[in-house]
Amino acid sequence: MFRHFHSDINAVFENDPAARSRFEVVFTYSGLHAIWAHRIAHSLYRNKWYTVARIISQFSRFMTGIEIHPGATIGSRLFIDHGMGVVIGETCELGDDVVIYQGVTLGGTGKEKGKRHPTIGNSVVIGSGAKVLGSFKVGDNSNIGSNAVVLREVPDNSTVVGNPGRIVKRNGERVGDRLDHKQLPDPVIEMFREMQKEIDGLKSELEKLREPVAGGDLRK
Ligand SMILES: CC(C)(COP(=O)(O)OP(=O)(O)OC[C@H]1O[C@@H](n2cnc3c(N)ncnc32)[C@H](O)[C@@H]1OP(=O)(O)O)[C@@H](O)C(=O)NCCC(=O)NCCS
Ligand SMILES: CC(=O)OC[C@H](N)C(=O)O
Repeated sequence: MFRHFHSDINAVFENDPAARSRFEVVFTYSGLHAIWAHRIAHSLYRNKWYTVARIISQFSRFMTGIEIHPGATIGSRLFIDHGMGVVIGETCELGDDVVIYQGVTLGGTGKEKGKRHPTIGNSVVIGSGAKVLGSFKVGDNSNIGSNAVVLREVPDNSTVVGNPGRIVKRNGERVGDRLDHKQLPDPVIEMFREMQKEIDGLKSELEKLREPVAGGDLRK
C-alpha cells in the first residue's frame, strides 16, 4: 500500500505543470488523498470488510469530491487532477500511468450486471467531463477528449472525442470523414448552379430553333 507513495507524488510532477513542491503536493492534491484512501478501502474490500471499506470511500468522497468505489482496481501512478466530480465504479480496472481530470465518470450503462464498468489501459488520458460507460476496454495510450461520451471499445493508440464518442485519430493519423466547418457544402448554392446549367441549356436549344432554316425564317 505504501510502496506507491513516492511514485504517486512523482506522477503529479510528471503531469501537472502547476505542481511546485513535494510538500504542497502531499498536502493540497485531493487526487492523491483520494487514491491513498482508496488503497486502504480496496484492501479492506478484498478482505470482505465491505461496509467499513464503503465508509472510508464515502468519507474520502466528502473530503475530496472524488468517489472511487472500494472494489475498483487501480494501477500505479494514477493521477487525478483537480478531481471534483470524478466517479469510478466498482468493477473498473485501471492500468498504469492513467490521467483523469475533473468531472470524469467511469460508469455503467445501467443495463449490465456483474462486470459493468470500463477497463482502462496503460497511459490513457481522460479529459474533464468525459463519460466512459460500459464494460468495454479503452486501449493503451489512448486519449478521451473533454466531454466525450464513450460507449464502445476503444483500440490502442486512439483519440476519441464528442458525443457519441468517435475515433478521430489512430496511431497518430487522422481518421474518419470529418466535416471541415470552414468549408461546409451549401445546398442552396448547389441548387442555383444546377438551375443556371438548365437555363443555359434551354437558351442554347432556343437559339438553335431560332436559326434560319431552308425555305423560311422561324423568327418571322
Ligand atoms: C483529446 C486530447 C487529450 C488531445 O488528444 P490528441 O490525441 O492530442 O488529439 P488532437 O489534439 O490531435 O486532436 C484531434 C482532433 O480532435 C479534436 N478535439 C480534441 N479534443 C477535443 C474535444 N475535447 N472535443 C471535441 N474535439 C476535440 C481536435 O480539434 C482535433 O480535430 P481536427 O483533427 O479536426 O483538428 C485533448 O484535446 C483533451 O481533451 N484533453 C483533456 C484535457 C483536460 O481535460 N483539461 C482540463 C484541465 S483543467
Ligand atoms: C486547469 C488546468 O488546466 O489544469 C491542468 C493542469 N493542472 C495545469 O495547470 O496545466
